[in-house]
Formats: sequence, structure tokens, C-alpha cells
Amino acid sequence: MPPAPAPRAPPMVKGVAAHLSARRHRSLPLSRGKSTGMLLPALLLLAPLVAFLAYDPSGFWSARVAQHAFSSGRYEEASQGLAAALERRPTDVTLLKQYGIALLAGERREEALHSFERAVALDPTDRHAARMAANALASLGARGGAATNGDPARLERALRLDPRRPDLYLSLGALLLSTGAKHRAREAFARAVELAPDEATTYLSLATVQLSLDDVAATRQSLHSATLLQPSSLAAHTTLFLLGPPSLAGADALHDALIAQQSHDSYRATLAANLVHATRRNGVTSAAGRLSPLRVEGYAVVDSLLGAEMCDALRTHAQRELRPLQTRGTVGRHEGMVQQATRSDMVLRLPSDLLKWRLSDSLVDAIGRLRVLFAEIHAELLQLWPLHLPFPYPKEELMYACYDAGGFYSRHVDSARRTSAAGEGAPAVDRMFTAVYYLDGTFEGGELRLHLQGAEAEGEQDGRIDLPPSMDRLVIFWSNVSHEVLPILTPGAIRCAFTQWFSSVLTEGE
Ligand SMILES: O=C(O)CCC(=O)C(=O)O
Ligand SMILES: [Fe+2]
Repeated sequence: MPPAPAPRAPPMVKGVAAHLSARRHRSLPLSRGKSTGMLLPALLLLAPLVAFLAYDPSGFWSARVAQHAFSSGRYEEASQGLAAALERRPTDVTLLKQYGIALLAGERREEALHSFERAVALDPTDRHAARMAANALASLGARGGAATNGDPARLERALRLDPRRPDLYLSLGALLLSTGAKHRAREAFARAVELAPDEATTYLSLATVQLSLDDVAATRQSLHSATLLQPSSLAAHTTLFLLGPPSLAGADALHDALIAQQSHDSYRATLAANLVHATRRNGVTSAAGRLSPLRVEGYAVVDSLLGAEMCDALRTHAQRELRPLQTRGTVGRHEGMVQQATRSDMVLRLPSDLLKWRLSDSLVDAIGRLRVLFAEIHAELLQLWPLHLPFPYPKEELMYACYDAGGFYSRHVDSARRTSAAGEGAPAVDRMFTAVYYLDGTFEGGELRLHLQGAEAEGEQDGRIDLPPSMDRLVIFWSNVSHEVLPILTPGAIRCAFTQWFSSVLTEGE
């Protein structure tokens, strides 16, 4: 098929005419003074040349003018000139390639692809044309990313044109993975590894799909290759470590990667730091063991975390210094979500920078210990977590909440539920786990009641379990489990706790 005809007159004709008319204007005054008798024969001599140039049978001028336009960034003009040249030389492979490039530069990808494919059809041995066609296909095939309008078939066609392209296999693998075609994705990534055996990121991609296919041995091998190629790869070291069994050597490798990376704010660096810390502090055997009931039961209870002395210091200082700063806890719209509940507690969110409050050293110290505890809980939580799913992450500030006698929090869920009012843009996943650290339990009532079977089974049948608060106790449960705080029955009692939510990182920046 010939290229689309240019809508306007080819600029070549205008260009040459303008050029000639400029020359005429410049030369006429000069020649007038001398001999006007010479002008006519000169013009007569020039006429066939003007006619020839305007006719431009070979498309030579069109191409030259277009190339000039292209190098000045006037892509629309360049593609028009090349289209004009191609009308005269429709089988010129070089022109077809140039035309394609001009179209690409003007974001006219489909037409560019068409031009490159024509070039390939005319000369199947032209590697350059094949590569350009493959690039155009790939950029069209991978467009829109994941599930929207990416087209694996186009990437596969690109690979038939230009088969030794690890980058194309990587795009294809990512696209296939996003559509759930895991086995085909694994093939694509494996091919990318074959073609680029020195690229750590390629091994990481392969590891991701191997993990999602539960092939732990192969995942480990790929991650190991990635760490050999890129010893500071936090992604590889963290995942290897999480695959377990946890070891101090693994924690040290992770620590080294962390230092090498010097990135203290990224999500993965925070996670790595937590893991190293938890492993070194708790030893290698206990890691994750404390939270393992969470997987089966939906909740876990862990006692004796900070020690009685530290917990007591935290309780008394927090009551003295933080309670005056509390405000009434609210229910209702939060992050576009609606919770149906009533509550009577007073709450306070702890800023990451405690210096802006004038707190005693004892309280700052105790809160620091508590934060380390939650960081360890985070690390242990991740050791239970399927690595190919979005990680839970402590996105929100720590909350200090207190209930006085008679206080309660009616049945609710903490996780963000998409409501019709919240609309399509609202996050589909938000809080994943709720972890509550209790400071005291010397009162009647105030139990945390979990309804593990959800709303389908009402009353006694809904899997209810009552967990009484007690000093230095942590309870962690899935945030989508409905739960309530039963009324505190002892007059004069205060029930205080610190809560940390772990949320899906998927909702960040989306
Ligand atoms: O303090 C508790 O036991 C749970 C509190 C709670 O459900 C909440 O703050 O969302
Ligand atoms: Fe809650």
C-alpha cells in the first residue's frame, strides 16, 4: 500500500519556488544596472531547470527538504515531504524508514509501523528496518501497560522480526504476568535471561514469576544469580531472606546491601532494616513464629514484649503527657470510606518527629522502644506473607487511644471498603492488618471481640472470640475482620493502647 498522500501541496514545491523567487529578487537589481539584454536569455536558460525542479520526478528535493524539516524538529512537515517523495519512489526502503521515523517522532505510531513493515516487506534482509518495525510494534504492544490495552501478540510479532531482544522479552513477560498467563510469562523471562545473562533485573523478573508459581527452589536460584551480579540489590536480598529459613548470615547480607544502597526512605529499605533488626534481636529461630497463628486463625496474641517495667513507664508517662493532647475519635468517612460504628475513645496520632512536643526523656525513650517493637512485628509479618502479593506496610502514624469507664467501640471493620459514594477512584485495598499494643488490663470488660466468620453467621455462630487486654500484650488481626471493643465496666478505669495499621502499598501513589 502506498503511504497516505500528503493533504497539502508538498512543501518541496513551495520550498523550491520560494528559493528561486528569493534568488530572483536578489539578482534582479544587480543585473539591471549592467545589461538587461542578458536577462532574457538567462531566464530562458533557467526555465527548464525550474520546471525540472518543480516536477521533481525522483523525489530528491522532497526528501532533502523533508530531511531539513526533520532535523529542525518540524516532524509534521518532514513527514509530508517524505510522503511526497514516496509518491514518486514508493519502493524506496530508505525513504520508507525515514518516513516511519518522522511519523514516530510525531507520535503517529500506527502509521510509522505501517511504513517500517512496508520496508521490511520490500527488503527482508534489512536489519535496520526490522528493528524499527519491532520497536514500533513493541511500543504499541506494551502501550497502556498491564490490563488496559497492551497486546502480547504485537510483542510476539516484534520478536519474530527482531528475535534477540531481551528487553522485548521482558516487556512481553510483564504483560503476560499482568494478564495472569504465568507460565508463558515465565518462558518469556527465561528467554530474556538467556539473552542477557549479565542483567540482575532480568533475574529478578524471572524470580517474581517463579515465586508466583510457587517454585521456591527456582526462585531462590534466580535471586541468587541476581545477588551475584548486583551484590547491593535490596530486592534480591530481601526476598531471599524472606524466603527463609531466616539466618544471621542472611541478615548480614541484607544489612550490607542496605548500607550500600544508602536509601533510608524507600519502602524496601525500611523493610530490610526491620528484618535485619528483628532477626538480630529475636534470634533466628523465633522469627515469625510468634505471629504464625495469624495465617490460620486470622489473629495472633503475643505477650511480654517490652517487659513490665518499660510497659509501665510507657503507660504512666503517656497518660500524663499524651492524654491532654488527645481528641475524640471519629467514625465515618475516612479516606473516602464509610464505617458504620460508634466509639467513645479519645485518640492521638504520634508524629514521626516527637521533638515538636515537649515530652519527657522517659516517654520519648519508651515510644522509641515501642516503635522498634512495631518495626519487628512488621518484619515478622512479612515473613509470613506471600512474597508475590503486595506487602503490608505501616503507612499511618501510630495511634494512642484511651477509653474511660463505660467506653466502647461498636462492631466495625478497619479496612477500607470501597463504597458507591467513594467511587471508582477510591483505593480497593487499604488497611490489611491491625496491631494493638495494650498497656493495662486491670479492669472488667473492655475485651476486644473479633467476629472471625464475618456478618454471614450472626450471634454466637459468627466465630466470636473475646481477647482481654493485658499489660505488655499485642494483638494483631486482619483489618477486614469485624470487631468491637466491649464496654469497660470498672468505674474509674482507663483502657489505653497503641495501634499500628499495616496497609497495602498498592494504594500509594495510585
Ligand atoms: O483497642 C482495641 O482493642 C481495638 C480498637 C479498634 O478497633 C480501633 O481503634 O479501630
Ligand atoms: Fe478497629
